[in-house]
Amino acid sequence: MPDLFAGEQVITCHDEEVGLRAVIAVDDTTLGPGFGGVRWRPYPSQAAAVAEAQRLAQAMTLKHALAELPYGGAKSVILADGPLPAEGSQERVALLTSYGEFVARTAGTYVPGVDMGTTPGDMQAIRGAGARAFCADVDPGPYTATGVYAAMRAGVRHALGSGMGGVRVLVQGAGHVGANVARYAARDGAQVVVADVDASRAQTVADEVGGTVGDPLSAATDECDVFAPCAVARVITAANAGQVRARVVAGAANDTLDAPGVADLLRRRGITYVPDFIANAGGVLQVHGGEVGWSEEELTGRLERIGDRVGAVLQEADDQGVSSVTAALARAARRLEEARR
Ligand SMILES: NC(=O)c1ccc[n+]([C@@H]2O[C@H](COP(=O)([O-])OP(=O)(O)OC[C@H]3O[C@@H](n4cnc5c(N)ncnc54)[C@H](O)[C@@H]3O)[C@@H](O)[C@H]2O)c1
Repeated sequence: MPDLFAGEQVITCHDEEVGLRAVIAVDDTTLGPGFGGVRWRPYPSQAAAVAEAQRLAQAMTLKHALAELPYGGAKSVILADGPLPAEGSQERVALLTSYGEFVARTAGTYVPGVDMGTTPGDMQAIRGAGARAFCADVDPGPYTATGVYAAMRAGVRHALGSGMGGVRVLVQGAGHVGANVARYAARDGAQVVVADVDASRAQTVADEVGGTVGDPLSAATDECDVFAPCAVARVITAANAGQVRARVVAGAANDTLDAPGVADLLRRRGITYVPDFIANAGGVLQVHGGEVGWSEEELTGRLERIGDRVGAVLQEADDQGVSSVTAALARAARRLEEARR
C-alpha cells in the first residue's frame, strides 16, 4: 500500500451507477490551488492507481515551484475497466460529469487539466458539473516543445560550450512534443535522428527535417550528443545509466529517470542531465498564461526563461558538487519555504 499521508490529501471517488472509480491526490497547496491533469487508463490494482496519482502530484508541485507559477501540485487518475468510452458518448459524459461533481466538492483545492486519456472535451464536461478545470481548448504540445528546446540549448551550452550547429540530437518519440523539438533542432543546424515505435511517424519527421531514423528500443544508449526522451517514462535506469553515450539528456518525458539517484550515476559519468520537471513546464506556463491573459510575446519570453533556469540549476549543481536533480529539488524546497514564511 502506498503511503497515504505522503502529501496533503488523497480523495477516492466512487459512483457505482456510472462506474466511476477515481483518485485525486493533492500533494502541496503552499503556492496555490493544486493543478494537475486527469489520467484515465487501466491500473493493475487500486494501490497502483493511488501511487501513480501521488507520484504525479509530487512532480506537479516541483514543476510549478520551479516555473514560478502560483499553483500547488495535484493530479488525479480515473481507473478504466477496459477501453475508454468514445469521445462525446453518453457513457463518457455521464462518468465525467459524476467525476466533475467530486472535483467541485474540493471547492477549488484541485483544478484538473488534460493528461493521458482525457481531452479538452472532457474538461468541458467537468466544468459542466460545476468544477473549475483548465486546458479546455489548446494543445499544450507545441508550447512544451518550445520550453524543452530552450532547456536543451541551455544544457548544450553548459556541457559542450556550443550552440546547436552540428550537434547530434536523438529524439525519442515523434509526437506532439518530439516532432517539434526535432524541427527546432534541425532549423538550428543540428543533425537529427528520430526514433519512434511508430516507424512511419519517425520516417515522416526525419524526412521533413532532413534527418535519419533511429532504433526506438536502444535510443537511450545510442551514440549521440544529446538524447531527448519525448516518449515514455523511466527510459534511464540504474541498469542502463552506465551505457548512456549522450553528453546531454534533455527531453519532455515525465519521470525520465526511474529514481532520482540515477542522476548521480549520470553526473559521475560526466553526462549533463536536464531535469524533466524544469524542461517540460511549457504546457503549464501556456495554461497559466491563458488564465491570466498573457500576450503571445509574454508567453514566449516565459518559455525561453526555462533555458535560463536550466543554466542556473546546472551551474548550482556544479558549484555544489551535486546532481542537477538534487540542485533542482533544493531550489523548489527554497521556494516553498519562502512561501510558507
Ligand atoms: N504534451 C505535453 O504538453 C507534455 C507536457 C509535459 C510532459 N509531456 C510528456 O512528454 C512526452 C511526450 O508527450 P507527447 O504529447 O508528445 O506525446 P504523444 O503521444 O503525442 O507522442 C509520443 C510519441 O512517442 C512514441 N512512443 C511511444 N512509446 C515509445 C517508445 N518506447 N520508444 C519510442 N517512441 C515511443 C509514440 O508512438 C508517439 O509518437 C510524454 O512522456 C508526456 O508525458 C508532454
